[in-house]
Amino acid sequence: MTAPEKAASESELVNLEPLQDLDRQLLQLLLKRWQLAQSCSGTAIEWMGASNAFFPTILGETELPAGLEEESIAAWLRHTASLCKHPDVNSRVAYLGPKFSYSYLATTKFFGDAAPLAPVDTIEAVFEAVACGDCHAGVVPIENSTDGRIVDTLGMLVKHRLGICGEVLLPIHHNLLCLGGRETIVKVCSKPQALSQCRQWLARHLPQAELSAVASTTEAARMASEQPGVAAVASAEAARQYGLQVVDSKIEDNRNNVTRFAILGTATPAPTGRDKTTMLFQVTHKPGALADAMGIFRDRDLNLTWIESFPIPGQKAEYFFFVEAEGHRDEPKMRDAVSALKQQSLRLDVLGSYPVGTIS
Ligand SMILES: O=C(O)C(=O)C[C@]1(C(=O)O)C=C[C@@H](O)C=C1
Repeated sequence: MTAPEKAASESELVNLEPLQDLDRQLLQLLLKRWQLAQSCSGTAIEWMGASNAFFPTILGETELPAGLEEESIAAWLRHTASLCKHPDVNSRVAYLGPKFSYSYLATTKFFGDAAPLAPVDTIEAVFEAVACGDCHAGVVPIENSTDGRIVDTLGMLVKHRLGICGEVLLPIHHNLLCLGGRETIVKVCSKPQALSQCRQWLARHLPQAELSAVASTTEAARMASEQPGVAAVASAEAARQYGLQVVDSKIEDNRNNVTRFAILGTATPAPTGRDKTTMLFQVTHKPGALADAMGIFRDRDLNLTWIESFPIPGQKAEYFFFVEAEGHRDEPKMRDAVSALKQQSLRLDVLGSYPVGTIS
């Protein structure tokens, strides 16, 4: 090393000191946050739900310099929050795996990447893991902006009567992944919802390829990594995990493709001022019954954000209805609406009230 080079590297080291001081302060702040967390009650779902609802507020108060992405800062805040909760071995979160599925990405978006996770093979298995107490929470896709409802999830909500205590909105950008180039592809595997969200693109660019439905997008990536000629529609993270080439990116037909995931569990999040309530009900099969039920929300000025019908198994032309409305079940207007709906329903499950999810 020449003398000027040595001097330059020494002065760089001297300049590191203020940064190292800041790192020390950050560590002290982290320990302080961790200590506070140890003395607070509440479950991981309540914690992370309330923190996630608060992050956009503090991000909105702070002007970030160019080059510092809001999403990266939000991820850093989530990671800090997930580090600072009780290290409870029973507090695993079940999701549709393997790792790097969109459900995994949604799970870490809600719980941070320090949460203990339990990947399972099907949406039904997520419900079962929570219902039997093996996991304290589960994450399942509930609807997609291109394709609508996720039928497996709605069927399980009808069957299991598990609560919803949070939601995550995840923008979905699909990729075509395989070992070789596009010309080698004879078969494209993915979860049916993912294939459907790219159906126009696939028809245009790979009209000859066979489309094959598998349990999850990451399962498709795993298969593509073992068989030349087989491609997967999956996340960019799955491509890295399985050593696959991203042949084409952003192949979803709708550029605003967003999937909404529900957080399943028994937590009861407190009102935050920006909440919604999800309900499942069945009314008598007679003219005007559904209109009367909807009138309950109109009369109380409660804004509906989702309505979906689901055929009742074994009963011809009879339906369950899922409804979401802005507001928390502990607020007088919503409490009043729930009690009015109960009087008009053959079955009413209030699945939960929780903070409204945000895209960022
Ligand atoms: O297969 C995955 O990666 C999933 O997490 C499931 C799922 C879904 O069923 O909707 C989630 C998000 C996308 O919409 C596509 C697939």
